[in-house]
Parts: sequence; structure tokens; C-alpha cells
Amino acid sequence: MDLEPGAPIAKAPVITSEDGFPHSVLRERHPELLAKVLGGVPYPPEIRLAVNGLAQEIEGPILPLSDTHGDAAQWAVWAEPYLGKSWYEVPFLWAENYFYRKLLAATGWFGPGPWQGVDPFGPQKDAELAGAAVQAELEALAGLASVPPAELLDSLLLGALWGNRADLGFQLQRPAGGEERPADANLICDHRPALLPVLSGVDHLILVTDNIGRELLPDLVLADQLLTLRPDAVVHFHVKPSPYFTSDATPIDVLKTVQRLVEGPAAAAAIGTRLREYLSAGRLTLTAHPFYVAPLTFDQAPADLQKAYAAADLTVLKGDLNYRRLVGDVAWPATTAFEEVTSYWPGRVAALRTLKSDVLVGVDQARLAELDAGEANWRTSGHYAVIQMN
Ligand SMILES: O=P(O)(O)OC[C@H]1O[C@](O)(CO)[C@@H](O)[C@@H]1O
Repeated sequence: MDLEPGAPIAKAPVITSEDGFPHSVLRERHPELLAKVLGGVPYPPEIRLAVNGLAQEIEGPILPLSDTHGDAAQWAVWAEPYLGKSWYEVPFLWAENYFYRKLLAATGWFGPGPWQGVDPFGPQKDAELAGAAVQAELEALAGLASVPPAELLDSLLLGALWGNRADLGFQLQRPAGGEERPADANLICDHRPALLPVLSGVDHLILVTDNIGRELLPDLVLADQLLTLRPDAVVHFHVKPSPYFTSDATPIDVLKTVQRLVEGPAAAAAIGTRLREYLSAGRLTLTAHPFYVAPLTFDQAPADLQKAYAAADLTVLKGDLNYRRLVGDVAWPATTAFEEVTSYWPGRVAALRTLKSDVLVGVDQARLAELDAGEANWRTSGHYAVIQMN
């Protein structure tokens, strides 16, 4: 794979972590996350030492990787401009990515040894999948039978959108679950009138997934609906090749979620059984490309992915981080047109994203003024969302 650092989308100031929300992620969320990893997996002393070392390291200057595994040489190139600087003064997107890469190395993920391939977030992910919130979602699937067919796709799309609030990193600082799906009024840019007709006629869909559990579940239900309605359709789930941003889905997470469906109540089990068949038949496929854990924006995607996006009828990007990578982790005026910023995309792209970071485009001036006059943290609270398509 040829991942050039290149020139990322940067027509607006790049977001760093010196203050505001990104600062709180590095200062509060990352140490909490490290403690949670050590609380979840009974790592031996040398790994605990390495993870605790990372907790200290992120308050000092940026150091080179201390491993030589896999993509380490590529990371040395990406890290070169930032070594010796504070984690807070370099691009936020890059700092977060480097943090997760270092965490994997510290936990022995890359091996060799007994901890190779052990997901440091595994216990948290498993608890989410086995938990009451997922169980409630599985039970609610029985209700799909009574949704009028004309409304079904819309309903599943909204489920996939609001499922994005359920990432485990986000829950470190906010209580989980129990919330109703927000009203359509919380959708501050809504391209559904254009998106739904495209989606209902799609034969070749790429869905770039985000979190496991309450997000992946509705994504899979949406895929099942499309594959069942359209016998010639194929859906490609693009997932992370390694654990990332706590709860992002890897191939094994998709398989576990399908299994959870299979073992669920009748309506869920029927969906899970069909999904297993679609996987076996190659109509639902999994791609775990290294680009998805690189500190890059989508305009820097390698040629093989660009080709795949161009060949698809539609690529749907799930979640906040994919959105930041789509429009660039930069301080756009929020009224900047989505179509303008994503004009580089080699096909048709849609973003389903609840707002969990400051980046935003495509909102009209009047709505923006209203939002700015309301809830202080509206850009990061997860209460608002966008559905955008180009
Ligand atoms: O799971 P999502 O929707 O991509 O959200 C993850 C978000 O959480 C953060 O990592 C903050 O912790 C953001 O940087 C990121 O955009």
C-alpha cells in the first residue's frame, strides 16, 4: 500500500488540542481510557508498565514509536514533523491516531507473544454487545414488521444515524444509553430527500463502519434490508484492520454482532441468519484496509480505495471520525458547502454523523445562529446530527 502523507484538506486552520474539546480528549479522555484498558484486561506487569508509561508520555514531548512492527516505518515518516513537540500543539487528528497506535504497541497487540491479537478494548466491546441496551435494540427489531414499507428505509437510515451516538469513547465522559432517538429537528442538515431514492436503488454500496454494538447493529439491519429487497445488490462493509478509537468495528466484531443477532429474539435471529447467508454468498463483504487506521484524510486515500469508491453506487461514511477525515479536521466556517469540500470524492458519498467534535460544514446561517445561541457544547454533545450527500 502506498500511503503518502501528501497535502491533506487544509483550506482552513488545522485543529490542534491546545484548548477546547480536543484538549479535553487528550487531557482527560485518553488517561481514563488507559485506566479502563488496564482495568479490563489482566495484562502482566511489563504491559501494565508500558501502558502506564504511555499515560506519562502523552504529557511530555512526542517520542518515536518504540516498536518496529508492521506499519512502523510508515509511521516514522508521518511522525517526523511532530517529534519533540507537545501532543497538544500538533494536529488533533494525528495526535489521536498516534495515541491509539502507541497503545496497541504497548499492549502487545502486534506480538510476537501471547498478547498478540488480543483486543485491548475487547472487554468493553463484549460488555456492550452483551448489555441491556443491545438486548433492547434486538427486541425492538420485532417492530420493523409494522413499519409501512414506504417508511422502512427512512427509519433504518435514522437508526443507523443515531446509533452513532453510542461509541464507548464518548461514553467515558457521558452516561450511556437510555436516551430516546432525538427528533428530526436535531438533524441540522438533512439530505434525506436526495439520499433515500439513491439508497433504495443501490446495487453496489460501500458502508464505512464506525462503532460496534448499538451502531453496528442498525448498520447491519440496513444492509440486510437492502440485500433482501434487491437480489442483485452487494454491500461492502469497510472496517478497521485493528482495534481503534475504543469501539470501532474490526472483522471479528462484525462476526460477533451477526452472531448476537442470530442468538437474539425471533426477528433479530431471522436478520442474523440472512446476514450469515449474505456473507457466505459474497453479497455482504468485509474489507479491512490499513488506510482506515492511518492519520490521513479521505482525499489522501490510496488508489485501490479510490477505485472502489468510484465503482460503488454510493459510499456511506458512518460517524464523527470518518466525517473529520472526509471534510478535513479543520475549522471550516460551518456554512461552507458540503458539496464544495467533498468535491474531490471519486463517486457519490454520504455522511451519517452525530456531532461529537467541532468540525462542521453545510449548515445554513440562520440555523447556525440559533444553535450558537443555545446549548454551549452543541457541536460535541452528540445531540445533533447531519445527513449529507454529494
Ligand atoms: O465514533 P465516532 O463517531 O467516530 O466518534 C469518535 C469521536 O470521538 C473522539 O475520538 C473524541 O474522543 C473524536 O475525536 C472522534 O471524532
